[in-house]
Amino acid sequence: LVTRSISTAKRFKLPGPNALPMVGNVFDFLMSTESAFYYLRYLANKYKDILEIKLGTAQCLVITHPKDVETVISGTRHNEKSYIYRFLRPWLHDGLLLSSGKKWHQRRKILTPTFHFKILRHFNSVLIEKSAKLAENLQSEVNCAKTNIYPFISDFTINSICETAMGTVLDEESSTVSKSYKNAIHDLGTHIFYRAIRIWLHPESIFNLCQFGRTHKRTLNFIHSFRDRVVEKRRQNEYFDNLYTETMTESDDNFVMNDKKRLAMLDLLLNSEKQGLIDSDGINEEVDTFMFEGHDTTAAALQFAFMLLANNTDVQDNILEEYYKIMGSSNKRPTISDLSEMKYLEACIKETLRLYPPVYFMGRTCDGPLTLRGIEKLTPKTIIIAIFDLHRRSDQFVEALEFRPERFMKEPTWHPFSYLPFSAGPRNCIGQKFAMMEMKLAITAVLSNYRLLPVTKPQDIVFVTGIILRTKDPIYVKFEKR
Ligand code: HEM
Repeated sequence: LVTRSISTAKRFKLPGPNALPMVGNVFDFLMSTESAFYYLRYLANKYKDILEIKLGTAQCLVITHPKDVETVISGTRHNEKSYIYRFLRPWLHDGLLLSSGKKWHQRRKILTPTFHFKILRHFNSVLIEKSAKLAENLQSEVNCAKTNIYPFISDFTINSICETAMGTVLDEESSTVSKSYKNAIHDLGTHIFYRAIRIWLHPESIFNLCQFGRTHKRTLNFIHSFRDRVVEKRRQNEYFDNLYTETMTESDDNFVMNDKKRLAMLDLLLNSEKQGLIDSDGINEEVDTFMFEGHDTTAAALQFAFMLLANNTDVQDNILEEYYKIMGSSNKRPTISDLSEMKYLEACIKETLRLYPPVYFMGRTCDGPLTLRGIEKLTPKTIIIAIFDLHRRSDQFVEALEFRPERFMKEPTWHPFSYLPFSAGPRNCIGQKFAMMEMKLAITAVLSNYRLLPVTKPQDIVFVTGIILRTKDPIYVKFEKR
């Protein structure tokens, strides 16, 4: 496979399931979201490294070899998101996740300062309060036989993104609506997958007419109205006072923060609107993008982290030992530099993201001939990077299916592109430092108050297909007061 050239022979077919004329493999995926998840895993395991699927007549390559992944994502050539993402478009429009070319570049430049470490320092104090609230809310669960942790965690992550990036505190009413918002995002993921595998639902005109399309529209309207509420609240807050206007890049160390100045990402966008760099539709699409990316991914990661910790009580002890060594026994609030010293905790989070990557696949458009490990002149329409399978490769990770945080305490023994929870290259996750900080604070706040005991075990988990890694049943943990 490695040395073959497609150019010389149409006779050479890439590995993959047999496809029917015109419809390709779409009927193979007409199954429950649960079966579809495992069918794709079965294919990735059977064909290894690279496999071809036909969605209608469009060729789609699924890749899991780190060298191929590096070829696709490390440069700017395949920066454009794939066809599959178009079903996210009515929701996220041309926000940072979906945009491309000049527009993406300009937006990334506007938004990068939001995650400058000096602003993260300010976000840190908001996140400490939110983590303390998470621990307080779990008080009611002590000694219950089992607790579905997701509602607690997603409340925490949604309030965190609203109060940091959006600079908006959810009032009681908004807070109730935010619960429906989280469910609506869940539903959207299911709708999008349902539509993606039914090619006859791809044209807008047909989709909008069917019952399913109408439900989808109502869900979208609801999500957008919640977004409007968040933006409006910030607009009313006289955002134009005390805005910081300095130009700042990720590497700019001379930036001096004045506490009175506004720090939220939404303020940056509203200020850019005044300068004519973005309009209100542009603001809306970025707020939708960050509200989704900024809460759902981290909530998924934290729920898997708590499940793994509950099943590994010795790891909880190690995390706390490290925590008290750094923090002492006083009630001092962890600073960013305290958090960055928590290497063992970081290793636990990294290992959680390896086994359970919330963004478990990515898609790119291929707009020209592509060469993958010696296979030349490939011209797929879409390339899918199967992060879930990449992270579980036994030739990259020793005891790949086991939870072994210690592997991240040593120099990596794996190829740099076999571990990509936040992607890599120019389109990597803009919020990764924020997410890491948020997860560290949430885990230490919960563990210093409670011992987590196992209810759901890793082997009980059944995944379903969605845009974020999801489980069929809730994940349960038992809480005991420390
Ligand atoms: C554990 C948590 C998170 C994980 C695992 C994660 C993972 C990822 C991945 C894999 C991508 C690349 C997606 C692709 O190319 O299709 C991405 C992009 C992105 N993420 Fe995250 N993310 C997390 C948290 C966050 C947070 C907290 C924010 C915002 C505060 C955020 C905002 C974004 C945005 C805006 C993009 C698009 C970047 C671009 O294309 O320039 N993410 N994330």
